[in-house]
Amino acid sequence: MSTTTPAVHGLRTGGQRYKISVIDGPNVSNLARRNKRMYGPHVSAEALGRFAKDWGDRLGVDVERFLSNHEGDILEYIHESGDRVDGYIVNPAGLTTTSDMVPFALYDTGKPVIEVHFANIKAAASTARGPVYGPRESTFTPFVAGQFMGMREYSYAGALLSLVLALDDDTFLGAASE
Ligand SMILES: O=C1C[C@@](O)(C(=O)O)C[C@@H](O)[C@@H]1O
Repeated sequence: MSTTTPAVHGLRTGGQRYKISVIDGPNVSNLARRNKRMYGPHVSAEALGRFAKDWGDRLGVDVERFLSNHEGDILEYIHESGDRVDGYIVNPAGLTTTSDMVPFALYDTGKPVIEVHFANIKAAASTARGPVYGPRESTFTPFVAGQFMGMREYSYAGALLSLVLALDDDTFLGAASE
């Protein structure tokens, strides 16, 4: 996974150093041993965390990464961080189809949330970026501002860029309450 660091903050319309939380759910800790087609040949949980932080640096924001295999710990983290982070990027991973409490907790923070997946979770198993076990229905999607999927680790880079541009745009969050 490449971590070259030319700055990309020249793309932004603002200069605030936001705090962005990146949450990785169950089984992301085991990334290095998972399916290479879905997750890529060179990825590990640690490298993924570095990749997200590096993109944060390049965008001029702080990335706080929270990785856990336990739904309750993820819930506690969201409750604890809601007032001090500006937005969330979440890969629900093993909680994608089962969690009720985590999407609600994220929604209740009132902060923008982007859902990410390495695979395109809506695509057939026979397709290049579809999950090897077939399409999945996420319980998170109805609660989030947007979604990046199918782009392997680049889903995280796309989500970070998009979230930071949206935070710089003062019409973005207000648009929901019209
Ligand atoms: O653990 C994961 C990883 C995943 O969220 C992804 O990033 O592609 C897709 C989920 O269906 C799966 O359970």
